[in-house]
Order: sequence, then C-alpha cells, then structure tokens
Amino acid sequence: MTQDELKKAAALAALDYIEEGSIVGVGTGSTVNHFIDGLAGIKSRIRGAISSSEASARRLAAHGIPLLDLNDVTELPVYVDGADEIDSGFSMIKGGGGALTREKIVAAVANRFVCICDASKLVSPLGRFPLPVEVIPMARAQVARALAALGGEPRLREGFVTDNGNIILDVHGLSITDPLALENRIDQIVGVVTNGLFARRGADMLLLAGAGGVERRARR
Ligand SMILES: O=C[C@H](O)[C@H](O)[C@H](O)COP(=O)(O)O
Repeated sequence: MTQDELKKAAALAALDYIEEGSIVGVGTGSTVNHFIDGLAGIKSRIRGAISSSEASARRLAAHGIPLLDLNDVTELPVYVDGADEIDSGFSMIKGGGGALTREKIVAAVANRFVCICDASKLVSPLGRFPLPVEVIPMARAQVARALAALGGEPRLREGFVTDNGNIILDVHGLSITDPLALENRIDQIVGVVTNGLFARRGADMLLLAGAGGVERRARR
C-alpha cells in the first residue's frame, strides 16, 4: 500500500467514532482530507462540523456538510485529526500544514481526540520533524532568538501566512525529552501564539494504518 492509501485507511476507520446526530471536530491535512470525503457519505447522520482551518472548511462546504461556529457549540464529542509525529504516550507534533493554532483550539473543546496516521508517524522520541511555532509577525526576530536559546534552529516558513495572519517558524534540531515541559516553555515566549507540541492535550485514541491493517490504540 502507498502512504496515501494508508492515510485513507486510518481516516475511514475514524468514521466508527462519529456519534449519531453529533457535531464533529475536523482537523487539517492530507489524512484529514480523506476523513472529510468519508464524512460526506454519512453527512445526513451528523449535525455539522467545526473546522480547524479555512482549507478544511472549503472541503467540508464542497461536500455540503454544514459548518458550525465553535462559539455556538457546548458539546463536541470527537475531534479527528492527523499528526506529523506521535509518540507512544500520544503526545504529538502538529502544524506541518500551519493549522496548529485552530487545531489546538478545537481539540481543547472536544471530549475525545482521535488521531489518524500512517505507521511512519509513530516515533520515539518526537523531534525529527521540525517543530512549527506560530508567531506574531512583529515578534519574529526576538522569538527566533529565544527558540535558538532553547537549542533549536528556527527557520522562517517562507511565503506562508497562517489563517490567523501570522508567520510560522519551523524549529529544527530540538531535543524533545519532555514534550509537556517544552510545550509550556515555548508558550511562555512573548510573541508566540501557539507551538505545534500537543502534549497538554494529546490524543486519546490512535488509529495507526500499516501493512497489516488499522491498529486501534487507546491512551493508557
Ligand atoms: O497543520 C497541519 C496539521 O497539524 C496536520 O494534521 C499535520 O500536518 C499532518 O498532516 P498530514 O495528514 O498531511 O500528514
């Protein structure tokens, strides 16, 4: 199977976690695109979706899936999203597509985070994938210096603007021995909007697609 076929297998397995008549939190990325396409097949059974990006919103709308405003929602049973890396404790690096901030917001409201991945995304430790950090543009240089002081090499994602009008610094070479501590530390840098470590709010369920099928793991 190709990597894209594995992504699709994981994404379609997530349809099993959608509750009848519920609102679905929807992530961003190539794996989630398969999930959105699958969700279209059961759209009459859900109330609508909360999107984590403009790109996913466009795809949901193209399928005729109602888009809802997170501010109008008090109950979000499930959030389905991919990851750039996930470890055995279900901490993740996310934001390869630049949607990390809205993803973190929607995930924070959801009762359950279902992570959909091909097997290559499961790693130990996190950190080969450069850590995306969303930054207010005027703070770029000072945030870059602070990230360098943490041992990373921040590189501006050239020509990219987030859905929130900000920039992304991709931080290479970080040693991530304690994802939760590093997530909290980077969030304290003035000018940082969000960083792509999802350790405070990790995944609850991992659907991991490999050659042998989709393995379903719950967080211990
Ligand atoms: O900003 C993007 C998201 O965090 C994605 O979930 C992540 O980059 C994984 O994307 P993909 O499914 O395309 O590998």
